[in-house]
Amino acid sequence: MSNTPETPLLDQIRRPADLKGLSDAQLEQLTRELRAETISAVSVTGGHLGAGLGVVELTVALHAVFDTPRDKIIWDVGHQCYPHKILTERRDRIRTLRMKDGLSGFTKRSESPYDPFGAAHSSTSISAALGFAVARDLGGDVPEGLGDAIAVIGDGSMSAGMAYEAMNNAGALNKRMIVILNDNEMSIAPPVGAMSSYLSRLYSEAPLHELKAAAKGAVSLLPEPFREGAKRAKEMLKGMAVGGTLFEQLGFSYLGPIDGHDLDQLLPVLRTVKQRATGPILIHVLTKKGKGYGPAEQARDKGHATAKFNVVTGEQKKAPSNAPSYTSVFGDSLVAEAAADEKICAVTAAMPDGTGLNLFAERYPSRCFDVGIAEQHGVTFSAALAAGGMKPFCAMYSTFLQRGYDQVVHDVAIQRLPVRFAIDRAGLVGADGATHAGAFDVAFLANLPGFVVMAAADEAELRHMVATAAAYDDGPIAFRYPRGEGNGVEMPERGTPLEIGKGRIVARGNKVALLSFGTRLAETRKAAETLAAKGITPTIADARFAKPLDRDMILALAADHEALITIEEGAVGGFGSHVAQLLAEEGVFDAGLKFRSMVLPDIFIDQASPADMYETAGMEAEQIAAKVLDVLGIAQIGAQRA
Ligand SMILES: Cc1ncc(C[n+]2csc(CCOP(=O)(O)OP(=O)(O)O)c2C)c(N)n1
Ligand SMILES: CC(=O)[C@@H](O)[C@H](O)COP(=O)(O)O
Ligand SMILES: [Mg+2]
Repeated sequence: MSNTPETPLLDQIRRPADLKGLSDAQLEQLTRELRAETISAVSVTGGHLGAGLGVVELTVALHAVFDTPRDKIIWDVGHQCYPHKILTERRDRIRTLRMKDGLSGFTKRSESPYDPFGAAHSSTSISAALGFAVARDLGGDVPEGLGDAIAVIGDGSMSAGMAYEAMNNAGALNKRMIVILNDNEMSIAPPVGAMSSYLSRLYSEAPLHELKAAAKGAVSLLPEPFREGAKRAKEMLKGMAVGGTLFEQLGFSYLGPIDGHDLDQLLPVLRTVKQRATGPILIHVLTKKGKGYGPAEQARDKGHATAKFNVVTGEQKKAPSNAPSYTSVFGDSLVAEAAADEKICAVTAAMPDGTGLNLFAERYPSRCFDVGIAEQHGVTFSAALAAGGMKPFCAMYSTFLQRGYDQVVHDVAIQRLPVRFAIDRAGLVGADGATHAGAFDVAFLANLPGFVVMAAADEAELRHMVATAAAYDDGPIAFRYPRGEGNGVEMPERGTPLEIGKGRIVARGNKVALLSFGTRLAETRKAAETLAAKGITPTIADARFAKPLDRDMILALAADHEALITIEEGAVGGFGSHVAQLLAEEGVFDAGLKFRSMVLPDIFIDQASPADMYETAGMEAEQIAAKVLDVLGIAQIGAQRA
């Protein structure tokens, strides 16, 4: 393969097989080009930058040594996979990352055979790799074949129970499989927990004299590529010198730590492992999140996620904001409530900034708990905090709360413990796509006996709901709100607790009642403006509660109108289903009410802007208006999908 300045190596690489002819020096050059291409691509798309930059060398080394797609590389979370996508037949579309009809920002089976297992939620990769290894050994059959199974998991993702469940199983099954622990000493925020400290100790606190001795004595025992000198041997032997690692106790061979930016270490280790591994093996690789791009390396989050940016200056191109984000309103409101009540405490699962709890942590550090990526534990921990007389706010994204569902049922709901669930990123979130959509929480919470479930229609309502939750001590209570900015409404200084189970009439009209649950209220109002031009004046109501329902208000709306339409940013089974149940039980349908329920459709909607995604869902203002015309039997010209 030629290598001139005019023809960069990367331009000659379409698929991983093209790496096979490259020398180690050429692979080194390729890492530089791949890093530059990753930075350039993310500068025009925005997205997860730091994690990918940290695994550029690892990506090249893995693809140079292993034979994908036969060998399965499973990137945990998948937010670090952009360099992998560039090397696996997707470079021509890399500048469509996270856009409508573009490449996903995560690994996705339907996108490429080089993505053998999709992800976006963390800590699934070791389970997946073990599954592939067992399928291989049982004679499983897939078009690409089944070779080695390699999980690449970050130190942050190593805080989740699933990773240990998988290692526990893998150690016992003793199948050949490879786990690469990509340790950059970062999660989204600085990593937390005893496991993180343990990993640091594996390479920072090992007594040097012992290491030297171990290295000296055992060099000859090392596999060929490791005999290059005592320094490298020392690196390999630290695990042994400190008396065996946790991973070894679990049945894995432990190799490392090695410098994950040094191909001279990565390539021989991977080649040897490929040649000789028999059972499960863990390679501990040290990397730097954001590596090779100054603005990312220097950023507090190491460039974890970024808007589009200027490559030269690193300046991000953020749209000006017109209103506070829901997240910050939650954070500020909780701080205000906590000032008045020292029992209030807060729990986040590795998302202090994303949930706004960073504000709370700054003010009340002893009452704020980042439990790491451990939603299940976070929920049960909150349950016991409540049982112990505290007032815990368990702040999680809707999509990640899914992981703690049994704990919500078993530890919180059945025991009727007053855990306050602050559910951020409710509804469709945009560029993160289907994996991060907050589509199901209303359905999976409102069916639980004794749960109170609220949705904020705007940021002022959110403030009131935080106050409501703080004041409510009779059992579990949840409130949901979306990603992004509020509507710019006037904000009350402090929240006022709402009456449990009471909605509000926003505008009185006739014929049709639009009953909104959550922030679709703004679109509903817009729809009403469109309808006004056609002589239709709907009644608009904000339900506030999916549970308990405001029975009186809903039955009155049903009695006073020809049609009732519910609107919510959630899947079927949620608010609208509960309203339908009430109406059916009360015999309202027998009296001829026309009822429709606008919910997210029964599909997973791929990434796009939130507005685009809601258009796909049929829930934008024009589509709400069209639904009204349809239910009233009024003909429409150029009817919208609804
Ligand atoms: C179950 C779950 N909880 C939370 C998240 C949000 N999240 C995405 S990446 C990340 C940090 C992961 O850290 P690490 O595995 O060390 O990878 P790094 O970004 O450092 O490369 C978190 C908390 C998630 N994707 N899945
Ligand atoms: C990869 C991951 O799960 C997070 O980084 C997520 O993308 C954060 O989403 P927000 O941008 O909504 O905080
Ligand atoms: Mg990390």
